[in-house]
Parts: sequence; C-alpha cells; structure tokens
Amino acid sequence: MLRPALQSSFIKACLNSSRTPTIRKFNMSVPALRTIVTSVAIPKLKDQSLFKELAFINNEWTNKNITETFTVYDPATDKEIGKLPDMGAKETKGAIEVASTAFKSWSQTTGKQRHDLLIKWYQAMMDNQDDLATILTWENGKTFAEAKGEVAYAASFYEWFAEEAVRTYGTVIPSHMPNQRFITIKQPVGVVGIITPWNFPAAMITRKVGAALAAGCTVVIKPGAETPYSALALCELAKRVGIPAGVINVIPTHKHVSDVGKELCSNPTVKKISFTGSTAVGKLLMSQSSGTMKKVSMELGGNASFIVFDDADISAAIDNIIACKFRGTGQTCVSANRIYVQKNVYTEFSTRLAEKVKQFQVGHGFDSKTTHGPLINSKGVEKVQKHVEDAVSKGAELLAGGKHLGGSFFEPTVLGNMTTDMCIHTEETFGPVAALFQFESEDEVVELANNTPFGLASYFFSRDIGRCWKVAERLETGMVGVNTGVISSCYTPFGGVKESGLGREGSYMGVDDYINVKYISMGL
Ligand SMILES: NC(=O)c1ccc[n+]([C@@H]2O[C@H](COP(=O)([O-])OP(=O)(O)OC[C@H]3O[C@@H](n4cnc5c(N)ncnc54)[C@H](O)[C@@H]3O)[C@@H](O)[C@H]2O)c1
Ligand SMILES: O=CCCC(=O)O
Repeated sequence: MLRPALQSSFIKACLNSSRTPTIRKFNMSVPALRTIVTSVAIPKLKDQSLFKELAFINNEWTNKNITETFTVYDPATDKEIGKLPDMGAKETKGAIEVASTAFKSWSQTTGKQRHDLLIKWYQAMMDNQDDLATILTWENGKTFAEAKGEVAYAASFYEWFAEEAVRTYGTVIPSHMPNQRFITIKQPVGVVGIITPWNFPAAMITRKVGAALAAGCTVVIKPGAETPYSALALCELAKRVGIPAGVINVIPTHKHVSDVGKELCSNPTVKKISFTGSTAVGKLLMSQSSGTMKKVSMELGGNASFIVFDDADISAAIDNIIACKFRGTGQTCVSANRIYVQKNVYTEFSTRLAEKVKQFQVGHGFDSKTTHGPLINSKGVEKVQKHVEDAVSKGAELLAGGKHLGGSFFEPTVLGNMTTDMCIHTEETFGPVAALFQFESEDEVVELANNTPFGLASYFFSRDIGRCWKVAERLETGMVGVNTGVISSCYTPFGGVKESGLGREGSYMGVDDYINVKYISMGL
C-alpha cells in the first residue's frame, strides 16, 4: 500500500474491489528528476477521514450495487492514489431524485439560514486548509503553496455567496394601472447538475455550489475523474457543518462520463446545467440540455491574448505574465496563450522573461523546492509537445525549455518569433509555454487578439490611460486585465463571450444564474 495512513478501516470495509496499488507506464527520461519525484513523501493528513473513496448521495457515503471502480493517479509519479466506484446513469438518476426531494425543504429555508451554513462551510474549509491542499496537490499535481491558495480561493466563494444569500431582492414596478400592483420575486431554479474539470478541483466546484445553495437550489456534482477526492472532502465538511441530506450529491465516474452527462442534461427534474470545461464538451452538453429547455452556465475554453505595449512597465509585465501564464503549470482557462510584444521592447522583454523562466524548478508539488508541478497526464503533455514542435518546425525560436522531461513533466518554455500560422495562435495550449509574437501598432494587435472564436480573458500592459480605456473596450473578451495578469476573485464576475461561454460566476451577478424571476401582477 502506498498510503497506509489513508486507508482507514471505514474505506477498506466499504470497498470490495482489489486495492493493489498500480503505477502506470512512467517513462521518465531525466533520471535525476525521476528519483526526486518518486522519493517525495506524501504528507499524512491531520484528519484522515477527509479522504473518501465512495460516492456521496443523500449525506451517505456509498458504492451501493457498484462493482466497477476507477483508479486515480498522482500525476507527478503515476502511482495510484486510490479507487472510486465508477457510477453511471442509474445512480445519477437516483441522486437527482434525492436532490429533488431535498429541494422541497431547502428551497423553503431563509436566506439567513443558508448564509449561516455557508459561513460554517467556509470556516470548515479554512480550518482544514492544509489537509484539503494536500489532497489537491496529490491528485492535481500543483505545488502545495498553490493548492493552499486554491483552497482559500475556493472557500472565499462560500463566504461571498453566504453574504449574497440574504440579498436576493425582488422589485416593485411602478404601476400604470390604478387597480393593479406589480412586483418581482426571485426563486431558486431547482436541482442543478454541475460538471467540473480537474484543473481547479475545489474552486470550480465552490464557485458554482456556493451560488446554487445561496439561491436555494440543490446540486448533483460530477467532478473531473482525475481529481474527485477534493470534491468528496468538501462533502465530508458539508455534512459536518449541517448541510441537510440531499442538498449536495457527488457522482464519481470515469468510464460512464457521457451517460452521466446525458442523464444530467436530459432528466426533466434537473432545471439547470452548470459546466466548466472545454468548448467541445460545453457545446455537446448544451445541445443535450435543449430537449428540456434547461438554463445553462458554460465556462469554457479560452485563448487569452496578453499584449505588452512599448510604454508598459516591462518589469511589471514580466512578473504578471509569469503569474498569468505559468499558474497551475499553464493549465488554466485564463492563462495567456498568445503574448504580443511591441517591436521596440521585444528583445528586452523576451530576454528577461526567458532568464526568469530558466530559473523555475520543476518537480513534485510536495517538494518545497518545486515552483512548477507536472501536467495532469500524458494527453496534456502530448498537446504541449505538439504545439512546441509545430512552432519550432515553422521557425519559432526556442528561448527557454522546450523538452518533455518524461512522465507528465514538461520544461517551462519560452518561444520567440511566433507567427500566426502556428497551432498556438489558434488553439489553447493548456501548458507551460509562453509564446511571443511581435507587433507594430495598436490597431494591428487588437485585430490579432480578437481574431479567435474564443473570448474568455485578455490582458495588456500600457501606461497610457487613454489607450487603457480604448483597448479595454475593444478587446472581445468577458474579462480584461489592464496592467495585471491576475483577475480572478470571488468579488468579480468571471465568464466569457463568443465560444468561451455563457453566464457569469462569482460577484453580485453569480446568484442570478441559479434564480428564476417571477413577476406577480396583483389586482387590488
Ligand atoms: N472558463 C472556465 O472557467 C474554465 C475553467 C477551467 C477549465 N476550463 C476549460 O476546460 C478545459 C480543460 O479541462 P478538461 O480537459 O477537463 O475539459 P473537458 O471538457 O474534457 O472536461 C471537463 C469536465 O467535463 C467532463 N466531460 C467530458 N466529456 C463529457 C461528456 N461527454 N458528458 C459529460 N461530461 C463530460 C469531464 O469528465 C470533466 O468533468 C480547457 O479548455 C479550459 O480552458 C474553462
Ligand atoms: O481555469 C479556470 C478558472 C481559473 C480561475 O478561476 O482563475
């Protein structure tokens, strides 16, 4: 057993599958790195009962009638973390029924009651920040410091939405009829199906669940198959703080993902689908949801531009591109994918950026020396490698990195002299590659930046206030960072335009996606 400390007797008793740990094919081409990552010890959880290997339905941990399991691996070593029941459409349908029953009473609670529970859940997350971050690093690979940051970010959505739960105001509309009065009230939409990716195993869940619960909705969550343990740990805390049975349910699945998705999208009891992931899957889920006319929130892929004008503070632009591009080893939807640098600052910018990137330390997320962890899996590595090879074969200059280090590790990379015929210009790399393009004029770069079907985030650096207003208005994205590469918070509206999605998460707008407005016309 790799982690005897975590194999509680409860888990062993509940799981009837074989628990022989496995290591997937792990071709580490750099022996020193291999030795380092495989020898890093996984920290012991202070509270082992946060590690659950069962589904969570109706406040119960279950694998009832499920014999199939799927394995979750540490992306840094490819060693098995554990196994979970691989649930399908039938279990999803059952969880939807449970959530529907719970909705009857949960939707009748007051905003203040929901506020109090969300605040308790927030506090429980912060009290268990280290353990939650340990689980997150283990299954996702990001560094422990980053994982702690994600746990705090994730918890902040519960605190924020607790405070929104008591502010779902209706309106009174001035009447044009002497004998009639008009009001609107806000009501929860009902059961919500939530599908989330692996890159933010905690925050992509809480950003949706916080808003849904604040509104009075109940949820059935399908987390990423690569990172289900964070979702389950959150449920354990929810149960402890007194969130009622059936309000939150988690269906782990790997093999049956499309059946589970279809059930969530087509079941008429589910009134809304909230999805974060790729644009391709988002489109599929949207079409599957159309048969029952569900509301949808779609947080999809991006292809963010990051523009450095020649009047920018270059040091600040470099620090921010590092935060923006290499956060989560480049696996974030708001990561800069195309970096446009104005011609007369290009050499300084590219040289200084490459120097900094060469100093990054790649390794296991639990190693305190590591600045950047692995990619999620070999598929992620293949895409990065393909993008780098394509760029270099078409004339890009390799300024730093560029090598697959074996396993799921890829050297943080800077590519110069990029051109628009290269894959990176049109496709999100989702990896640690900073691709630098040169440009001459403001009009040219705005056109280049907008020349994509995606519209999630964009960034630019300039000290000219007039240009800052104009360019911010002209960029066709849902979010723009001006003189900053860090834009995400619970206070601000997160979301895209074009094929990057629909709806806004977080902020005072976040609850709206989980609410129906009802107009009441009252005769006197
Ligand atoms: N806009 C945002 O807020 C945001 C945030 C994070 C990630 N993303 C995007 O997500 C992508 C990377 O994540 P990914 O590779 O996990 O995306 P993905 O779309 O493959 O998977 C996302 C989720 O959808 C599930 N899924 C896959 N196929 C499904 C199907 N047929 N039916 C139902 N569910 C299905 C997956 O299991 C996972 O839980 C990137 O494009 C990234 O930009 C967007
Ligand atoms: O990957 C997408 C979400 C990232 C964020 O919330 O900043």
